Amino acid sequence: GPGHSHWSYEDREHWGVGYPDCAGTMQSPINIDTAKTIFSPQLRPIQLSGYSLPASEKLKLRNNGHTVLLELPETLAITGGYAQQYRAVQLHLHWGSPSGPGSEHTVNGHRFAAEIHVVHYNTKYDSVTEAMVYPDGLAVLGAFLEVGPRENPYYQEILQHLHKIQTEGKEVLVPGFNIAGLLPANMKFYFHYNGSLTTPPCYQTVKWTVFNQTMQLSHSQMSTLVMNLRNDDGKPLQNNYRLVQDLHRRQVLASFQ
Ligand SMILES: NS(=O)(=O)c1c(F)c(F)c(SCCc2ccc(C(=O)O)cc2)c(F)c1NC1CCCCCCC1
Ligand SMILES: [Zn+2]
Repeated sequence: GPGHSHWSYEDREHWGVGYPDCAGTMQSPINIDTAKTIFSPQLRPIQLSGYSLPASEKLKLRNNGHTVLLELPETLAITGGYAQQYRAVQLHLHWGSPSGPGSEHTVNGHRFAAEIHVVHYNTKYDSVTEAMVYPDGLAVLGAFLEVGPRENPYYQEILQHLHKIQTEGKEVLVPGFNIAGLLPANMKFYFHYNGSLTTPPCYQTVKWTVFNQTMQLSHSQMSTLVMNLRNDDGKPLQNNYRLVQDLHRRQVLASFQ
């Protein structure tokens, strides 16, 4: 977009120079210190609607040089757990490398193998471009990915196409599926806090939900995610996570004790 001076994860310590919000006091990701979270029984289970898409619906899957992102139709909506209604924009992933994990948020200093973000915008605004500059503009649902014993059929709907979009800028159409399968079955237990985009321009306009239950992928699926994509320098697209940011005066709420 306009004024997009190029940024990379290598120079993440200098993002604040070109993008002042990146040096703000409500930045993401954060470490979630579970001893300091506030139990908030008023936090209702997250409810989704329209997330189950027929295979006839084709979705764009793109390597944008920073992540792999799946564009989502606005018919997908968050209908519970947030005070206002939010509609889906896209989902994308953050991961590590063969030598280490790459989630963005950490829990008690533990970094998970990877993390999914499903990005939504507040429907009181006309578009994500308008919404993303308002404090209640965006809602991102985050979940941690770990290696487990079984292949995850929902993540396979995305991972099976990565070899077709290895270079930056490539995209492919993938058949629709139940996008909710990418998120935990139990959407009652989560952390909630006010933060930001974890990429420049780092706008402090995201109401974050980070689920307590993690997703499991097979070892070979995690390897497919970590090994397939290249960035715009042609180097492996790996470790595309921002370091955790200071909480400052913020509190992290928990929907469970
Ligand atoms: N964790 S996050 O949500 O902050 C985030 C990242 F960390 C990200 F790294 C990204 S990718 C970098 C921004 C970008 C670049 C190209 C394109 C494209 O070709 O369509 C799209 C986006 C990325 F896309 C997002 N999410 C986007 C943030 C930029 C625009 C605001 C609304 C969509 C969410
Ligand atoms: Zn993200």
